[in-house]
Amino acid sequence: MTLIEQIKRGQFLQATCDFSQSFVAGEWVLDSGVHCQLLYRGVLQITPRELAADAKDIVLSSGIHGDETAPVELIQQIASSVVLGQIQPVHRLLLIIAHPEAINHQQRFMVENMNRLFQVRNFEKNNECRIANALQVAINSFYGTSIAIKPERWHLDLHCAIRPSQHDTFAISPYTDKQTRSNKLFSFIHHAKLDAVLLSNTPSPTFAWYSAEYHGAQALTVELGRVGKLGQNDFTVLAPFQHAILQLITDVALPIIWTSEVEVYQVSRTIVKRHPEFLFTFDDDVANFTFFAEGNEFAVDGDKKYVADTHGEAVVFPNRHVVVGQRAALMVKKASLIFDEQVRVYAKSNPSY
Ligand SMILES: O=C(O)CCC(=O)N[C@@H](CCC(=O)O)C(=O)O
Ligand SMILES: [Zn+2]
Repeated sequence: MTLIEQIKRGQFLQATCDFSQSFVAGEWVLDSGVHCQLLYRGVLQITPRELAADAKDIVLSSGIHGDETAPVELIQQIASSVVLGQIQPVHRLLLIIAHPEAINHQQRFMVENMNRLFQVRNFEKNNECRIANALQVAINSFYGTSIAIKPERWHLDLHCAIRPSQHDTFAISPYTDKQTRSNKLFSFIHHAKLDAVLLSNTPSPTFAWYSAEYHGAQALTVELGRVGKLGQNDFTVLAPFQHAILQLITDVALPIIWTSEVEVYQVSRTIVKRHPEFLFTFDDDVANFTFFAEGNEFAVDGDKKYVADTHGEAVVFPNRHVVVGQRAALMVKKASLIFDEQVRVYAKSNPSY
């Protein structure tokens, strides 16, 4: 069976990870008129037969990190429902399973972290660089060839956390001066019942940031539970997210709403590893969002000691194993949102943590 035949049978994930077959691009049309295009290994573009003038261009990506498998299974489910005609998307979709080699090896990456390769086009020294470049081209082409009159661009890049977390599910809104924090996007966070959202304060080299910065997309990195083995993920905690994605794709009208049930954090600073002798003062199993009171030491980088600043800070994604020059942690503080009636949401720092 060819890769395309496998995908037509609803096996997007299996086809993507099957390296016994060489990749051949191709396209086909479903009975409903939905146009499917396999652009690269793991990159499937879906175009409904008719598009409303306000149709969205939605990128749903997974597998940027090979051991974060729940998102990969989610994209497989969506791709299969679409190609088997079980759901009718009303927006253009770009469904991505990014790094099948790392998925097959059950590793975060093979040579380097792909989610740090989206700032510029990369010199193609390894497979992560080649894939990141191909994804940049796919994104540029997808957003650049919109048929709708004034398309709304969305990108949800799905991940899982390495550590335990005080919030099982949360989103990171990348920093850009484009208007990429719409009330519709934040309503989606509410409807998907994500536990928290982090507002970045500086540009980052991530996939979601790429779409936000270069295409003005409503973009989020979304953390969906913890890393785990394919087929062993517990989807009960992800059910509201799964449901919200289906509503997004099929355009179920949902109220624009924001509630304080979603905890809001503002990134206060990014801790970059500057020295090979970098350590945290806490164990590797300490949960994301663990709070450090003002003045408490949380990391040592060569001669430099890091202490929590005024009113304290919480730590997210601490990773002492990153290469020198990369992010070793995000420090965050609680904040709240001003939910603007028009388009944007604004962060408001809380006077204390
Ligand atoms: O749990 C961890 O340490 C990492 C989970 C993960 O891959 N997170 C993303 C977040 C990207 C962002 O900051 O928007 C990453 O580190 O690439
Ligand atoms: Zn990840």
